[in-house]
Amino acid sequence: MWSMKERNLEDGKDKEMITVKAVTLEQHVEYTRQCEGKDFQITRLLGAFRSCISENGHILLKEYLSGWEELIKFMDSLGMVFGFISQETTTKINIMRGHLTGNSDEYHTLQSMVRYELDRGLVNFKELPQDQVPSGCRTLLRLHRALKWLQLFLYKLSTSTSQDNTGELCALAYEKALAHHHSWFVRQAAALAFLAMPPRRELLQVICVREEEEAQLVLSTAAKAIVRVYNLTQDVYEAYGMLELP
Ligand SMILES: CCCCCCCC/C=C\CCCCCCCC(=O)N[C@@H](COP(=O)(O)O)[C@H](O)/C=C/CCCCCCCCCCCCC
Repeated sequence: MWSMKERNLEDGKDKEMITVKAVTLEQHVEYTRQCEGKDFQITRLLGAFRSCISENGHILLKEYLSGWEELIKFMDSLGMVFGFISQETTTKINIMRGHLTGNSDEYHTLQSMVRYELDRGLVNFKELPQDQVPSGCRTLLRLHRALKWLQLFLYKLSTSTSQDNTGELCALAYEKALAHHHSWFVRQAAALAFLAMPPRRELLQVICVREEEEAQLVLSTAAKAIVRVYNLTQDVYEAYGMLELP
């Protein structure tokens, strides 16, 4: 039944595919209600990253940050070894929340934030000022780069088998998307965290899926939602020459 739906996608019947998938995702959502005591829900993550794109293709910052907050819950559920990554993510989210507080119009979307910060010269292109709060543009760029890692990891996980080592999948995605942005020290710490990644079966329990087909659907749907957000964000950073903000 599942592969028939995938074939519909290949035939180009996009609309039909979306309707069918909406129903099957609903079944997943229904099932997740039985996963008591779990803070993290991949459907909430999906909801946040889907709803953070406005009708005109702008990125809504509040919703975008909610998606990240859901990811923090996921990391926290994996234990202390991921604490430094969760902490770093929280720090970035708090900087963004700080900007949003009291400036909700200016920081309503990524696009309005970029215009606001550039117009006022708040974005530093040469160096990171030690004595002032990092700009929203710089801070969101760090999250944006990590989103690329997540997108690759989810995709790899959706196409992997129970024999695959999740730590290795993590490391491969990290090398491709993120490692070159990090210092030697951070890369060593990340490598240690990857060794502690739970096996695929345990990860699937955390995201509350029962069987392989459901896992593939949920993970690939999440990866696709994240790709859309990533691409729209990337376009904005590229257009303003801000992909390498220090
Ligand atoms: C079953 C599927 C669900 C998967 C859910 C995965 C949840 C984790 C999602 C994303 C985690 C990555 C967040 C990392 C934010 C990193 C921001 C950053 O790059 N900061 C560095 C640069 O900042 P500045 O110094 O320039 O201000 C900072 O140097 C880095 C600090 C340490 C973070 C190291 C990150 C390593 C990330 C590798 C992936 C994490 C795997 C977690 C798996 C649960």
